[in-house]
Amino acid sequence: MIYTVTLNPSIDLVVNVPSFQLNGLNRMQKEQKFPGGKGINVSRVLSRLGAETTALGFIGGFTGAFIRDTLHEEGIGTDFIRVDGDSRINIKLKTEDGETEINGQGPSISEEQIALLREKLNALAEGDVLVLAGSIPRSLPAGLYEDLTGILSPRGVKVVVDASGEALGKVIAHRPFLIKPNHHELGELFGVTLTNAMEILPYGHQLLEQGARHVIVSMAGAGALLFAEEGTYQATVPQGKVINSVGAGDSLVAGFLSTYVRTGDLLESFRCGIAAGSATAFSSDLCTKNQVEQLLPQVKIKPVVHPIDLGAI
Ligand SMILES: Nc1ncnc2c1ncn2[C@@H]1O[C@H](COP(=O)(O)OP(=O)(O)OP(=O)(O)O)[C@@H](O)[C@H]1O
Ligand SMILES: O=P(O)(O)OC[C@@]1(O)O[C@H](CO)[C@@H](O)[C@@H]1O
Repeated sequence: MIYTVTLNPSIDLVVNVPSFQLNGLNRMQKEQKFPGGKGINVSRVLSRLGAETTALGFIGGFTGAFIRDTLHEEGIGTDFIRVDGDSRINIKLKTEDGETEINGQGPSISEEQIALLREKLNALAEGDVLVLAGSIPRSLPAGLYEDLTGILSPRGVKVVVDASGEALGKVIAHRPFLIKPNHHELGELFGVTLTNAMEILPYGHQLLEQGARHVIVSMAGAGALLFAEEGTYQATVPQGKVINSVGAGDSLVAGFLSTYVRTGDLLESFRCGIAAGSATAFSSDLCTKNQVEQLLPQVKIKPVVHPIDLGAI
């Protein structure tokens, strides 16, 4: 079973205001609500791709009820812990100039509620996959992902972490199965600015040396790199019109895992991850299975044995 944890779920309110006027009255041309938060997005895509998943985390209020009910309507199992406040609403503003995000803080979570989550996760065993994705809210200990990875990874649980900054940096020594920083997040980890695949190479290798078992560094429309014990690989991404890239990174994680749990084939998993990320970027909600299958042939993967193998991206 693939479990996802979203500490701070959201309703993602995606609004289209083509010519946005700062300080003026703007009317939405289109508005859509989706259950959001990184782990929840991973669960939604896993389910669409036919993988079994259960979504965990903290939800509260009418917004939490919307998140839970929508997941149930999609046939996704949940085991959320109820909290007192309302789950947050995150605004995703689409204008003619691009995409702007305004994320809420979310409700506070008590020590008892954290203990309940730990208790649920304590039941995971070898063969399970645990996805820890998204920011850690201020009311929770900053080292929570590190703690959980340190406990569950040695038990044979494949722990996947999609986070940034300290939350990501501290898990690496605990042998996470997969981490997926984008090139900005990778640069932030090492205090450098990374702009191309050549510059990314040494840092990807360092993450493997520090303990990560698989690292995918995504660069939005400019391709992605996979670092693993088996080797380093570069993928091209399909070309298309970006409609809503929210959740593209989460879809990459879900696409990778859905193939990996079925086949154990690393490169096919990487290919499916990239196709799923792009299929999401090219649609208003997260990707569907059909969209992913259509993009799969466009993803080209090649080994990188020497930096000279890297294509221009
Ligand atoms: N402009 C694009 N064109 C094609 N594919 C894209 C584009 N942007 C994102 N993708 C797809 O989504 C994947 C993840 O994108 P990205 O590198 O932006 O991750 P991320 O920063 O974690 O995403 P997000 O935070 O938006 O979920 C890419 O590897 C690619 O497959
Ligand atoms: O505030 P966080 O936890 O860092 O990110 C939350 C979020 O922006 O990430 C998802 C997309 O990846 C959205 O569904 C959600 O609104």
